[in-house]
Amino acid sequence: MIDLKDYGLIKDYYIDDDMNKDTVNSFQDGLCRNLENGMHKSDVDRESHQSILYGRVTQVHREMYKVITPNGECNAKLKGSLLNQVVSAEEFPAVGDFILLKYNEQGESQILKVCKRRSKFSRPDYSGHAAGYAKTILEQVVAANFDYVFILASLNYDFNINRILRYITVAWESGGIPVVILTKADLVEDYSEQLSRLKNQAIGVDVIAVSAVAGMGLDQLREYLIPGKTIVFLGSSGVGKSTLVNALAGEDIMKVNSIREDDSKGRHTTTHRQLIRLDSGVMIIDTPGMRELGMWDIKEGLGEAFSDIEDLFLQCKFSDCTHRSEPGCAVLAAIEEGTLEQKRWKNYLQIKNEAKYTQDKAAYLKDKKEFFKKINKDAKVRYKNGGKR
Ligand SMILES: Nc1nc2c(ncn2[C@@H]2O[C@H](COP(=O)(O)OP(=O)(O)OP(=O)(O)O)[C@@H](O)[C@H]2O)c(=O)[nH]1
Ligand SMILES: [Zn+2]
Repeated sequence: MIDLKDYGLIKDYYIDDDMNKDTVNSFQDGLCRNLENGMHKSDVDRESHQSILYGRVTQVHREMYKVITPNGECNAKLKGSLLNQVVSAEEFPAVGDFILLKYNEQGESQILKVCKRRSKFSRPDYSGHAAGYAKTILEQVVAANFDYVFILASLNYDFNINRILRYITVAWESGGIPVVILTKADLVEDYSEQLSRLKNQAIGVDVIAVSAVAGMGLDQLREYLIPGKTIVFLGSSGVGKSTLVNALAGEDIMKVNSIREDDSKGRHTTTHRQLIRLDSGVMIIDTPGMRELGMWDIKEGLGEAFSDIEDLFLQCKFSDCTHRSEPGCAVLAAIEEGTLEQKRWKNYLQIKNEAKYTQDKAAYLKDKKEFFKKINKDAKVRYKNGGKR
């Protein structure tokens, strides 16, 4: 049996301001009793095969949520009447959300209620935005109810204090506690200056240098690795998020993307948002949405960091040069001459690719919104017909 407490569902989480307190208390009592006695599948009401449980969202898919409950993990959908009430994307369940669920042993469970969030990362979703409809800019929550925000930045490449400070601001606003983790310490001989410069500016925030590969500094993270606590990982692609998660887990639970040699295709990172529970009881949220929060910084700084490359583009013979094989391409010429390092060019392409992924994501979200609009309509029809279609 999975103890719900392991998933951070301690009593405090159950109280939700706009829920009837008596209902909450009776749910709570029932649930706590069940937890104490050890709730098993056999406790589920035999006739309806359904019971009301609390759960936590571990994955968000296009139309389905993965939820952890005292009865184990299950698939769930939003209850029709809840869909009816949902007025903004913000109210859709997000990874890390605590929810009230009608558990169905034999099939799909239904999400009845999303509990109030203690902390959250969201970003504006402009997918429904059109001129004159400013109100349609939706807030999309990408992670909820986390305790710590691990901000990862690598020591060996593109160390940028201002970017880290911006991350810290975003983290404080989210309701989580930021911790800055400088990665790949094994690749830098002396990082004491970077460390002290950052510490002077990141006031009140722990700054820790680590190497997940060499196992350096990981013990300094121990005070944050508390069973029942949830940590969100933030940082640009390639800084070593997955590698650190694996090191903390003591096993390879995340795919590590080695820098791709072939630049022609985008990398396929998972599109599933997820919450993982380590054996230690620490929970980690790693979602593509979170990566995008990092993205948005990369995009901003891309021209700045690679201005030499973007200057070259202006010198290409064709204005629509793809810099692959065209005659008169200034990029290819610079690589040939050795004034532009091949590695640096690949790096640029890789980061550019991720920026593209963000744009694709907007299309994906638009689809999703239309999808919900459709079921919303269906739900309304059903409501009018007394539950029938
Ligand atoms: N030398 C060294 N290399 C590291 C360290 N941590 C990660 N790397 C390497 O950096 C590369 C990227 O690591 P990942 O863990 O995939 O980075 P990520 O932040 O998860 O990247 P995305 O999945 O793209 O967001 C891999 O080649 C890792 O082996 C470290 O501490 N030292
Ligand atoms: Zn070119």
